[in-house]
Amino acid sequence: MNAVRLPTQRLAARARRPLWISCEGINGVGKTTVTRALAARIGERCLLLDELTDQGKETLPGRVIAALAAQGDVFLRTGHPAVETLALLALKVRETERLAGRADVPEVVLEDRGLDSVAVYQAAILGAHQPENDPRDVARHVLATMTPWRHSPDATVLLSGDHRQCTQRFAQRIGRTLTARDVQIIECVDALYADLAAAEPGRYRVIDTTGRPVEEVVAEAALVIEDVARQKETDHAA
Ligand SMILES: Nc1ncnc2c1ncn2[C@@H]1O[C@H](COP(=O)(O)OP(=O)(O)OP(=O)(O)O)[C@@H](O)[C@H]1O
Ligand SMILES: Cc1cn([C@H]2C[C@H](O)[C@@H](COP(=O)(O)O)O2)c(=O)[nH]c1=O
Repeated sequence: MNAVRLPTQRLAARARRPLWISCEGINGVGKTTVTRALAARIGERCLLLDELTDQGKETLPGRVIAALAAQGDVFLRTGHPAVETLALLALKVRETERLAGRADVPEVVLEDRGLDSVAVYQAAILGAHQPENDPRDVARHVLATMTPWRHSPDATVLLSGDHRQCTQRFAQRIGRTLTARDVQIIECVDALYADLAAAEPGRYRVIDTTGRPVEEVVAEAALVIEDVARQKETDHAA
């Protein structure tokens, strides 16, 4: 396993906040697999933030997610999308507040699904309730609303892939058949990610996973992190 080569000086000490990399993409594209492999490569300098849906049932996020998933929908939907969006955003703010309160600030934070996930999924879900609003505007609005509360990540690794294959893997993992409407949401999410990535090419790094083994995807993502870390050092020195 190749280590990720980061500058030798503590990144967090110099910048006062960790190098923050979020990993995004549609269901089943490989985010969890890739972020876990990257965290293992970076080692103890890295804190891996599990996605909200992977947090312990006894935690506050776990309890909120359980409530939002209680109706058995594959998405976090109970019929009140605006409230659900605000609840999910509040959990993401809580995550950063808790991190800021830690004595041992990590050098690198690797986030499996960040704010962009909330923006695109909730925009797609809200779109079904409010056809008069363009989901692209809603996604941008959600992100803009969060500006006073949370920094943008230093980089967002967007894993793209064949959505049929990803959806199949997702359906297999959860042991369910997705409805045509579920698939429509995933397609909408895919397009919304592409739209955000095009609007912010400096932050988004798109990695196409189609037909590529996990190791190759991880190696490319590791290069992105090295590049962003170097860039941060250069900016800091300037
Ligand atoms: N590049 C790849 N090629 C083949 N299979 C892959 C690849 N990446 C991940 N997988 C497999 O696809 C499945 C889904 O991967 P993973 O859980 O990492 O995706 P995810 O994006 O985190 O999904 P979700 O959004 O549902 O949490 C896993 O079984 C994983 O082993
Ligand atoms: C952030 C967020 C997520 N969702 C959906 C997207 C997925 O279907 C699940 C997350 O689980 P997975 O393990 O990543 O597949 O929740 C949502 O509906 N709304 C959101 O804001």
